[in-house]
Amino acid sequence: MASAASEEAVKAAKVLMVGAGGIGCELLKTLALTGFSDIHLIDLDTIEVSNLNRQFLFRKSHVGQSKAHVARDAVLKFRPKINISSYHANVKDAQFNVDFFKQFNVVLNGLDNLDARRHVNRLCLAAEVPLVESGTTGFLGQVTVHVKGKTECYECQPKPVPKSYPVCTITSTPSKFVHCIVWAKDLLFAKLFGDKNQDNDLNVHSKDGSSSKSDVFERDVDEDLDQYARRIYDHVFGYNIEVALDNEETWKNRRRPTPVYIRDTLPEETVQQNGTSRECNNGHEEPSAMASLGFRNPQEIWTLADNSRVFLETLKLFFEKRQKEIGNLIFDKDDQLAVELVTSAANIRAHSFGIPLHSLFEAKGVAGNIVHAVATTNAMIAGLIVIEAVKVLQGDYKNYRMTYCLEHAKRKMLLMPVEPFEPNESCYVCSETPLLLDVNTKTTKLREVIDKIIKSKLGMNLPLVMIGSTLVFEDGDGLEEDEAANYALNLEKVLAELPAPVINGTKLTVEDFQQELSCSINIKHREEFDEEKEPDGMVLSGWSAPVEKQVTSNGGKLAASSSSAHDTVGDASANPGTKRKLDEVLESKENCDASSSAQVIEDDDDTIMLDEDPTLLKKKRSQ
Ligand SMILES: Nc1ncnc2c1ncn2[C@@H]1O[C@H](COP(=O)(O)OP(=O)(O)OP(=O)(O)O)[C@@H](O)[C@H]1O
Ligand SMILES: [Zn+2]
Repeated sequence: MASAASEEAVKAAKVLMVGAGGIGCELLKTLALTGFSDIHLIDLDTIEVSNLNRQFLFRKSHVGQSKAHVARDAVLKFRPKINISSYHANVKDAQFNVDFFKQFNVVLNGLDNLDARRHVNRLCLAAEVPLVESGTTGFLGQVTVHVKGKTECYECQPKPVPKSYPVCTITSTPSKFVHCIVWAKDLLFAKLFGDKNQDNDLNVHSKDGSSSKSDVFERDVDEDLDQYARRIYDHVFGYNIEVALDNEETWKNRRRPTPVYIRDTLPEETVQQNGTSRECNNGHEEPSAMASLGFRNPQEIWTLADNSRVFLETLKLFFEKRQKEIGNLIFDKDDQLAVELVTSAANIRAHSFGIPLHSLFEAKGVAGNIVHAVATTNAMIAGLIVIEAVKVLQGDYKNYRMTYCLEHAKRKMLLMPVEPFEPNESCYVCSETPLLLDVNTKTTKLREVIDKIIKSKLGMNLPLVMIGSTLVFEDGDGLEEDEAANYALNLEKVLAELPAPVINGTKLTVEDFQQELSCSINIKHREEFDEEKEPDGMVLSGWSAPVEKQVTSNGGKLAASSSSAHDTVGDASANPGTKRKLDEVLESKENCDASSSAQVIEDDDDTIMLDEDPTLLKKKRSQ
């Protein structure tokens, strides 16, 4: 039973909820039923059919409408007297500034990406509003409490490195289905339909005798589509495997792969057989090889021949129906034709390497790094958010808990509460620790520092850069024309040639006004960087950075993307006395002679894992 004091606190509270998805729907309902009567809700998205199985405030008729508005209306139906203000907007928009945040007693996150979580964390710190943060992945989940000065902030803990695969495993020696998926998605798909100028580690050898072309993926103007599809098939699944087999050393202790040629997999078939049935894709629906070939069940595992049919058909459909997009496509798990191509290509490759084949449903899960959401986990997490929110509203900081929802049959434990940690003194977000940047000041342009370090690593949106009292860069609208032109010039200058030269020992001040975040970066000039280990040609230290998502599409040079990085937290070393780590962090180095590694995007993996007996966890009581 709630005490009178907590009822009072709930009634008087003004709360901000960010995210109206799986957790958000549950949370809004639970808040309303708990007695909260002034709730503001932000979500940028619209409702999709795939949300309906668990985001129970939404119905089929709402598909395409704003999540925030529909969620509000649905809850007002059973709690008409409360006040819910909904915003169909990005929480990073300028309207949601520090003053906006200051009006709330607590902020509750039901987000699905690191970028937005970091942004909200900063605004909460600046506005001095407590944050209750959450995440779920399937049966796992957690709720954490972040109160400025009392507990760690969301960014105090480093994030774990996502699962990574050595490039050579992907390009030459796959041993698991996921390796074939990464190859099909990040290398083959990217090569066929992505940006042609991108670096790509796809190990294709161009001179197979049947073509004198320098880029085998180029389609001749007069090349028949079916011929082209078959040529690509033979090249990547046949000829290239033959070439790989020539390297005897590689196969000494490994099973040798089998080259696969279309003449063997589909000996009798001609172009027309695929062509005739394709007519059922009558232009009204999204092109789909499954539809045109009459395959209905995505959970069925196709034979090698069927995978080959799907592969040829998807290639043809891309060229016939989606020609305009070729050159700009990025794999998307919701793009049916892309998933069909990746599934079939991964399966044909898997066959070559003696790896079991998988259904499109399973392949899509692997390719999209999908862990199917569990409505019950979301509901439990939402309940825990409200419990912590009530404690926060009462200032009951001694009882704040970080609660982890674990599937741990042996310990017969589902929820594991842990006392919050103190703020990390070296966190650049909630403390004032300066950072250190190793960089070659004579060759690195200001643009690179801003893109790779300030925006990507430090997560600033609209940064300003000062060297001493000289402003060398500012972002955002409202700049005078000459200022903007001046900053644009500075961006292209190397650090040592800026109006206030950046050399060894210089201190940079970087600020983001929207996030009210400011930090100093001490510069250390360094000439040599390890291309593999330090691909940015710069090293930021002095704080343990959250993980970058890295994809294979840029090959050995690994591209970083900060847009929606991993959301897990963990690293035993970062916080003595505790062990927080994500299950299966890094794939072991596998027997590989190449030193570069490729990484797989792990989207929406929003949980933190504890791996110690909770009774052994050393308490670090926050002040
Ligand atoms: N920057 C942002 N501003 C506002 N809302 C955001 C932002 N980033 C993410 N969200 C919202 O957070 C919610 C997260 O919910 P959830 O994890 O259930 O995602 P989903 O997109 O609904 O589901 P799924 O990804 O599983 O299809 C989404 O509704 C999403 O629109
Ligand atoms: Zn911090």
